[in-house]
Amino acid sequence: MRIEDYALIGDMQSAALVGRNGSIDWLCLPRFDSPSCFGALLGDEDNGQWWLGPAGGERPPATRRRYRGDTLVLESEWDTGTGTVRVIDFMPPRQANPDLVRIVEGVSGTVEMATEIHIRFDYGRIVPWVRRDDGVLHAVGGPDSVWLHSPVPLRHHGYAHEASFRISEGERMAFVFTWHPSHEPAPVDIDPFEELTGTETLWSEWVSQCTYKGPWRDAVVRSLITLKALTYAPTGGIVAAPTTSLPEDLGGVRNWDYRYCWLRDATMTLDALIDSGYLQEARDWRAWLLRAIAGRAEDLQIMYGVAGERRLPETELPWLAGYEGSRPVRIGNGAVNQLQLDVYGEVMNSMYMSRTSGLEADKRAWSIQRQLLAYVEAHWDEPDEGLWEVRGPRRHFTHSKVMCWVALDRAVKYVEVLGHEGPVDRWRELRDRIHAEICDKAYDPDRNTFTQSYGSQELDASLLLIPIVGFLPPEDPRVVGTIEAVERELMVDGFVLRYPMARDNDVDGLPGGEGAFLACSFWLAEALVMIGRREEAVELFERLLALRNDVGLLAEEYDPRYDRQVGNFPQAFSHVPLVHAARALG
Ligand SMILES: OC[C@H]1O[C@H](O[C@H]2O[C@H](CO)[C@@H](O)[C@H](O)[C@H]2O)[C@H](O)[C@@H](O)[C@@H]1O
Repeated sequence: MRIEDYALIGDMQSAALVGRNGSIDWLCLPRFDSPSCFGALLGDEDNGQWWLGPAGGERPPATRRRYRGDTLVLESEWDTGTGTVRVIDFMPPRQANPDLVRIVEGVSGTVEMATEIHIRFDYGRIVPWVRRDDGVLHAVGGPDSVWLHSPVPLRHHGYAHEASFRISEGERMAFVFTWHPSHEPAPVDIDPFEELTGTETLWSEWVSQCTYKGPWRDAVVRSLITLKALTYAPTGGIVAAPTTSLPEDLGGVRNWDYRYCWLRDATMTLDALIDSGYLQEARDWRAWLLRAIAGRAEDLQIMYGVAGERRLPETELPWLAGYEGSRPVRIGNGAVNQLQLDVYGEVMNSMYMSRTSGLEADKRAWSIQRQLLAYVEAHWDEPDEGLWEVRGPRRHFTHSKVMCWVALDRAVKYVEVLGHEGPVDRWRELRDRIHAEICDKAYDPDRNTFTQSYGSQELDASLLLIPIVGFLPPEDPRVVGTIEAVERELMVDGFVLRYPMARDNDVDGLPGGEGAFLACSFWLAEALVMIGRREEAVELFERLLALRNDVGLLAEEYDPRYDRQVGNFPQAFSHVPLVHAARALG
């Protein structure tokens, strides 16, 4: 199945991907970053899958599907020769245990249905021991167990369970799948129909707080719901995406685990939420941050686990074939140990934005921010791996330096605007020194453009952020020149690459190419409107909106070679700039 054939459901602690054909191919429990119990996405049904749909062997795609209003409750409908059936998939807000509910409703006529479930723990490796008892299937393997309440008897078939049944107009039946630690007694049953009402109410109430009033409201609200679904409710952490190893290059090696909290992706997510009236998420994330980074400033990492875990060792899972053969499948992320100086600017900017949007002051937060600033003062002039987390040699990336400027700029504003205490003259002086150095070393006067790193000839789409973060005003000829250079040199089929994907490109240190990076394309739309080219900005923005799948979701990239979404899915880094660009264009 294509990546865009999936829809997301989740309970703000984990999430599942539901295919157009009624197959759940991805679900990690109990947390986003736990091992999967349905992992067919990165292999096949024998790595875990739960299919439910009209019987007949073909597993056809749903005739239509949608979220129920502004919620994360998914509805898929199949019109068949004998009638229409609806399957409602959702994960209720977490109580004691994670539940996944599938309700089957007869819409008209009578439809023959079937289901097949392959439960596999530990990323498809553990075939559990299974017992059936009075309408309940209980699977156990190592630390994991699941209880499946089925309204129809399940037959054992190989290492799977299946059932066939009939549903007629007006009937409804529910399957409830509950994860549970295997050493504990059976979980308490839930009422799936009450949970459906509760889940819809929760999402609708959350959306009703949204202050966004501009155009493209449906796309913005769907993005905000998706971002909220990527927050980890117990701690306030935010994951970059709920998947690992969906390839940036189909069949290639650019497969990474995104089920962690990047300071960059999380602060950008917060900015979008804060701008849309959501302050509680900012409060929760700040509390998460203070716990996660507690300790010495020099030990700050660019990403953490959802509860602030620091060790995220990157390992490969050789038993998984990978999405369409894209191997290796990785868990953990080696970028955790990189130096990425931009994150200091992103944290300072986001904290400043939340304070000016009404978040109450916190003394501990300011004292930690001061430590971070001291780190920037000592290290801003070092080469780093940059926001693209390159696996090639460190460089003086222009974007990293610009974000160090942002860190100091917001520090100065904390003092000047918010009345905090700090060595403002020293910060101001360094801010201006960094500014001067960037304009001197990262600007190519012959081509009238900033470049990817000091002394390089290459371009980089992160340069589009120069006017957006306020480093230079949009009317500055160097800004206009840089935007035009990006349009000339980094656009493929109307979308923007992160950096040139040349044959001998040694910048990212990885073999293979990749698609257009969606965030960069949204940044271009925002930059274009800032320099007064609104019509072209709207055109690009609408072209980007057209890439969303049928339920409004975006992966990390779009590959024009195959006209397909690629990379992890759905990706916060794509939905955040969608929200910002809509606001800017509106
Ligand atoms: O391209 C190589 C790197 O790719 C991933 O990083 C990307 O995803 C991150 C999470 O959304 C994002 O913060 C970063 O800007 C992107 O480049 C991967 O996580 C890295 O391990 C890998 O080196």
